[in-house]
Amino acid sequence: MAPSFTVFYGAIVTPETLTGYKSLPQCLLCVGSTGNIDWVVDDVEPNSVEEILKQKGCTNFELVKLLRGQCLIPGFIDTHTHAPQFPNIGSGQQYELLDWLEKVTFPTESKFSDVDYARRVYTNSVQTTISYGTTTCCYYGTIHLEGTKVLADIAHKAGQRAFIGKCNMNRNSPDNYREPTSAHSINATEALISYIRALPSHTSSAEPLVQPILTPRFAISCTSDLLNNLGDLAKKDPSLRIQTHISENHDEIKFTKDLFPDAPHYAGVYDGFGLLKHNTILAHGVHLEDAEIELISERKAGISHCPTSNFNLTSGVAPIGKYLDRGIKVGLGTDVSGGYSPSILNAVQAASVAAKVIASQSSEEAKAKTQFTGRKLPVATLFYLATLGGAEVCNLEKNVGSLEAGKAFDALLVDARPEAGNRALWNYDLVESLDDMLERFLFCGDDRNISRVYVQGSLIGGQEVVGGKPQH
Ligand SMILES: Nc1nc2[nH]cnc2c(=O)[nH]1
Ligand SMILES: [Zn+2]
Repeated sequence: MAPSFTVFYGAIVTPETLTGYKSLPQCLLCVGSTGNIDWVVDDVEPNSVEEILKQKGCTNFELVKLLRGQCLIPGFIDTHTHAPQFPNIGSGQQYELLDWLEKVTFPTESKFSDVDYARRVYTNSVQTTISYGTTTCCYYGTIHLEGTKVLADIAHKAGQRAFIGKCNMNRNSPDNYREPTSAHSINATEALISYIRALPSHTSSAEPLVQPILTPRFAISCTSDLLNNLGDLAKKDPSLRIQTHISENHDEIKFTKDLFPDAPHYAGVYDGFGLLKHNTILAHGVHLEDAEIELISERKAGISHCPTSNFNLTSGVAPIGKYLDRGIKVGLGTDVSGGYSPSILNAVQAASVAAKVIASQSSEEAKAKTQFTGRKLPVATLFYLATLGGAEVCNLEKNVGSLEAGKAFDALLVDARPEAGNRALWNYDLVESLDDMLERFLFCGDDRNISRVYVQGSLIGGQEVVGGKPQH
């Protein structure tokens, strides 16, 4: 008989607040057949494991014992990436945003009218994000309905938790990569929503693993009529999340203001169409004005911080500390291929550097008055942004983002041992604490250190799966 429970015994590190996480070296964590975490017991000596399992009435189970140098953490949440841009990773870095879109990105995305091409690329995109430990991913597709359905199918089949959006764009892009009318764009969006919602639900997850998301590319790509219709869709179905870009680059901001002269600012454009809400994910927010920050905070929208992209496209450095001090939800995004890495670990490292750049330019006097503004981001905060912060941005924090009883088991089995093959972490044996291990994994780890990737209790990837390397 197949086991009804999977019980993990070993080290667990899980975020609690923006400034603190729990590191539990000897923990028992039980995942039930629904894929949710049934219970967690901390501080369990090896000779008490059997007794606790008996007390819990756990008889038919598989026991996974973690080794020294291994730990469980929640899966990473990528709050912003572009699945069709994976073929461009690492190219076109000489451009800034608007030229990069015109010369590199739109020509590549226009190829996704070919469904076979879409299938080849998207299979790789999804497998790549999973191998880097992304258990929840907010994907942009292209303008093409059929190709975007394929992206949803692939994420669904892979078992990843994902939001899939078909780009809405009916102006300011080439003729062969623009939707002819706003009616056409809305009809295709509605068709995608119906298609995704009809995918078979294969878990007892509180929400389906794969969900549609409204995706106006950015204000520049959409006429007022299209934004208005998207606002109506969002109003009709308040559960629909929305993803878009905001305030990434100075030329983009100026163009947006020229196109929408009556809006008070960039955020005001989205707000005016009912698209700035508690379930809106705003990528970038590098150059937001104070009035926009207040409005975003009031509307409870979230920011996807994409520092690798912001450095790579010379967009600037987003003042994330300021947003955190205003109580705005913040998660991390890879923004492939504005960002050249599909790894949230890389986003963590770039977020740390971005905050250090800001800190190096802030006076001690200014820093003394704030918790985050103008300061470096501690490891606990970086860990939070990569996990629970991302869950908040996706409005999924009740289900995922930390390893607690009642939540889905979306988790990574991290292997920081030399056997994982990452020489940057080779000397783990010299390091004493789980805190050191977390910090070194966040800064020096990569996909070789991600041994298993679980979503809703199912093993969907990681080195043990793709590399065939059993590591314990
Ligand atoms: N980084 C980035 N910014 C955008 N703004 C509008 N489209 C895009 C895109 O594809 N990538
Ligand atoms: Zn983007």
